[in-house]
Amino acid sequence: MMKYAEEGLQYHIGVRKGDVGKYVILPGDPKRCEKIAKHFENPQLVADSREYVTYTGYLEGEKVSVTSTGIGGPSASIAMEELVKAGADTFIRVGTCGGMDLEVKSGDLVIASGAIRMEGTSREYAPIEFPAVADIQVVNALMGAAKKLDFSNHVGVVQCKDSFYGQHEPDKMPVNYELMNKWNAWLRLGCKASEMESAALFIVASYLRVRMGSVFLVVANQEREKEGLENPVVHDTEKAIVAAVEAIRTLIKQDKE
Ligand SMILES: O=P(O)(O)O[C@H]1O[C@H](CO)[C@@H](O)[C@H]1O
Ligand SMILES: O=c1cc[nH]c(=O)[nH]1
Repeated sequence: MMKYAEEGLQYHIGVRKGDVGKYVILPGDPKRCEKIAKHFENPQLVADSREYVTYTGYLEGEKVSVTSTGIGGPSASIAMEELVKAGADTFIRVGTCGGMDLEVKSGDLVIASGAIRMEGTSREYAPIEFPAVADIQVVNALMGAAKKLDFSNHVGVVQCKDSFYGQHEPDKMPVNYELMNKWNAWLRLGCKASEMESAALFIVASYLRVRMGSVFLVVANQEREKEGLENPVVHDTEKAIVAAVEAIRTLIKQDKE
């Protein structure tokens, strides 16, 4: 067992049982936490440790939290493991992604139904044959929220990888033959977008028997760029945040029924 931290204090994220709610929103970027916490009632900063910033407040009378995961599967899996130890059981990642399918445009939302495991972390949890899938209740809540809010959205498989620049400059990499051939396969299979944490989080959630879903803002789409289609760069994650908060409200209400 972990003996690095004092009793009850989670080693990396710096929270104890009771500091977080059962429902936790997971952005990658720590600076997104405050923006998300503004949607809670009475938000309080409860921890700020490494890349992990945590606020706790209330929605629908229920304690809810936001914890940043940093970039990539290793730090995201640590956040989920320690949040579950602190009492969390339902997660929504609010991230940014790069569109892949030509219909996925800058500023749209993508809701992940599953994730391609082209990263390392999930392989240390489950054999590669095991699929990285989102929780169906969380996906339904996110789809309902996007519909209610009238946000343009796409539901489907996202691709996860460990190298951001392997996605954006694959031709420069010594393993370009693998990166480019696989990317073409993902496109032919209808993959919606590329990001970095959901595959690891879906697999860890399956193992720990907790609910996990993801919603992303599409920053831009490199495939649209290649085709000479309109492709502005969008950074405002507020729509993805609002959709996730609405989905958490739905889940809280459903769980009380
Ligand atoms: O905006 P966040 O949530 O960090 O998500 C995406 O942005 C980072 C890469 O720029 C990766 O973490 C990727 O998954
Ligand atoms: O293109 C992108 C944008 C955000 N995150 C990624 O991993 N890739």
